[in-house]
Amino acid sequence: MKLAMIGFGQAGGKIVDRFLQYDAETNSNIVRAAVAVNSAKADLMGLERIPEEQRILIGQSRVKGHGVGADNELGAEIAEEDIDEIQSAIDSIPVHEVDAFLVVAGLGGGTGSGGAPVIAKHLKRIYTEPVYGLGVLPGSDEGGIYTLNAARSFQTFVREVDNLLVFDNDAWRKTGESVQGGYAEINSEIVRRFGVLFGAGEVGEGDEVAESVVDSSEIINTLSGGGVSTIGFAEEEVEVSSSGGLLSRFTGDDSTDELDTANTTNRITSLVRKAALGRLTLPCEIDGAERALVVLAGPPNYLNRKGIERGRKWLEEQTGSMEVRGGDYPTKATGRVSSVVLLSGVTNVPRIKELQQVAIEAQDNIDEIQQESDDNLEDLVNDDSDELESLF
Ligand SMILES: Nc1nc2c(ncn2[C@@H]2O[C@H](COP(=O)(O)OP(=O)(O)OP(=O)(O)O)[C@@H](O)[C@H]2O)c(=O)[nH]1
Repeated sequence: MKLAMIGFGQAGGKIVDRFLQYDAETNSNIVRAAVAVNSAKADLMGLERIPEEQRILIGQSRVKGHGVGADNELGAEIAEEDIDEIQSAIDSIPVHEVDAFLVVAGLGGGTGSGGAPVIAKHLKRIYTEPVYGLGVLPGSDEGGIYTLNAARSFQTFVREVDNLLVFDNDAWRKTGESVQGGYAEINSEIVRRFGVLFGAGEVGEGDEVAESVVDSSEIINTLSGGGVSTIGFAEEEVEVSSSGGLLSRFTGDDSTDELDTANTTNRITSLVRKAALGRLTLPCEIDGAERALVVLAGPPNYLNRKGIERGRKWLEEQTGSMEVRGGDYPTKATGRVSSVVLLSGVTNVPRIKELQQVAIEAQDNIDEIQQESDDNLEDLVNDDSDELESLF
């Protein structure tokens, strides 16, 4: 599936940058175009792979390249004001070649949290391609303003996109480690999961054709209908054989590298269970998910239709959904079989309920939180800016 990615704010930019690295390393060809939008110059400068002409600095007249200091109302305002500049970067994207847009942002800060819903709304008005969001929730140790921002932005973002895929930083931090300490690892986890999902169906020249291909329309159908999505993942190392491709699955060839079908089937069904019952990008009860998609990626001789079908059926029972799709994604030389489970339209999500509660309570001490945000902004604008100006 080919995506046009727009990274809004620091987290958004870094994650899109990381997707480009994944594409280069795995030859996945997921990112057809990448744009980074930010109100902080330093964040744009820190990116490595997004082309410089596709890095858009907004709100210069208001915050002078220093970011909005976690003020997400200001983030939304400057996104509206500078929408034409963002659009001119998007104009250079060959939209007819993309299957969807993906707007990526951390929802706890100011720029991405405020701006991502604005750009999503704008894209939906102009283009017919689906617009998805990838929203990152803050760690619970980040402070009240981050939680409040996330609660508010989440509500708007989910309304403006065709589906909001969520990653909760709080659920992914290791014990005793602050969220900030683990961003590189967290971002790799995000990209690995979404990479396998969106990479499915992008069969390149010379690749083997999957037995039951997942194509972009199946991902789109699973995401259609809106709401919130979460992703489960599990993988297992396997031995890579030089032959033993798709053909051997059909011929029943008994050669030494032909794998035991029962083992292959069992491995797949157990990987599907592990993915769905293990740590999700947004932890939730899988019971009640409206739609789901199972993707099995790995060397072709380790994939089989029976295993995927069993995994799919099992997921149908667990979720109670009648709309569970499944398929394979052959990746030749990886030495791993990976299972990705996309659960779409999930409703029983403790973290979201908690955020909504925080938003309600925050109305009571809004002045205090507002002061925290104002102090942040003041500190940033008062920073010595010479060094930044000269670097950019
Ligand atoms: N997963 C992940 N989360 C991040 C990363 N960087 C920041 N975050 C989270 O994203 C949230 C928002 O932070 P930023 O993206 O830095 O904020 P911003 O949108 O640039 O907005 P301002 O800095 O306020 O102008 C915070 O809650 C962080 O926890 C990252 O690289 N990976």
